[in-house]
Amino acid sequence: MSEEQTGKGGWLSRLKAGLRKTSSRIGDGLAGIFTKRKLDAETLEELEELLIQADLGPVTAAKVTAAMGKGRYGQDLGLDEIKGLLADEITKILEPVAVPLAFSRAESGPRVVVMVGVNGTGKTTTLGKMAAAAVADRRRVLLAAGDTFRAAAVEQLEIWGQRAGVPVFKRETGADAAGLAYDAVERARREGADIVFIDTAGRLHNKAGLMAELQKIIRVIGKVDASAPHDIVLALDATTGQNAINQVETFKSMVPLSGLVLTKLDGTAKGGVLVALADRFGLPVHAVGVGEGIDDLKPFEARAFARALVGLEGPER
Ligand SMILES: Nc1nc2c(ncn2[C@@H]2O[C@H](COP(=O)(O)OP(=O)(O)OP(=O)(O)O)[C@@H](O)[C@H]2O)c(=O)[nH]1
Repeated sequence: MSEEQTGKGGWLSRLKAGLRKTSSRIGDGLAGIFTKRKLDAETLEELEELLIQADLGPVTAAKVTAAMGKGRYGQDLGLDEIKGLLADEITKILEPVAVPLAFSRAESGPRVVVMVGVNGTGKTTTLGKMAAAAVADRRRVLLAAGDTFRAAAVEQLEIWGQRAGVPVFKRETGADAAGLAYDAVERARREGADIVFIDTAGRLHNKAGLMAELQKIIRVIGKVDASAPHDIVLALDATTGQNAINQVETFKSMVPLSGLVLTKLDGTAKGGVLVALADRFGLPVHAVGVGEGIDDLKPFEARAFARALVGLEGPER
């Protein structure tokens, strides 16, 4: 991998730093379980407990442990070999959901991406980063300030629009979010944009109100383009751990989610929850946030993530 990725400030080193709390817990735990002990029912039970504590959740921990024990009972395996097997089993769960977000035009016109998520999870920041990535991919991009509830959110998206060199479609605070979404998609079609990213409010304390607003946004967008929105992406803060599962359940109950972005993996991330999310929901993980900068959004790489999670160096086997 390049210096940019593996160097001190590189995103992979920031990802590993963010996962260090989890990877050292797993690494130390594995050493405690498997030093001078074979792979057997007892050590596998202790491994399952360790994985639950690392935010994988009971169902996924049991699945990974069972797979590791298959055909290896009684074997004397070195610590790095155990870590490698664990990383392989986690990679198998993560690989199917490692799906980058497409920036290309849809058949019907501009790709319409609606970003949802609780306030503070990094929705607006992630939209700014995605807009910059789409520009770098030589796409014509429009951002829409759909969080009309908070003036600060509109201003923040405008700042990100300037950073990414992308126009921001906005209305006065309090304007109808669905009307804004309709007008934004109309403008994207008129101007021949390839993709339009629509930010939304994240006030979960008023779940009924938020649900009604999000469902109206989706319905109204469908009036402009029956196949839109093409993506409904949930931003999840990786430091919230198991709570991310509840957030996926909540937003899935409100709207047809099509993918996830996990933010703040450079923070004290509880990265094990990503394995639980992949195993439980199978929703594509489009990207991971590894910092506050405009380039700090990276495609999700299953093996690199799995090896960082268990404390193995580099993405190679
Ligand atoms: N370290 C780090 N900080 C992040 C990341 N993504 C977002 N942030 C920070 O998290 C905070 C919240 O980000 P926002 O984009 O405002 O979150 P939001 O979901 O839009 O919140 P509202 O605007 O209140 O809806 C900001 O300080 C961001 O800089 C990340 O990947 N890593």
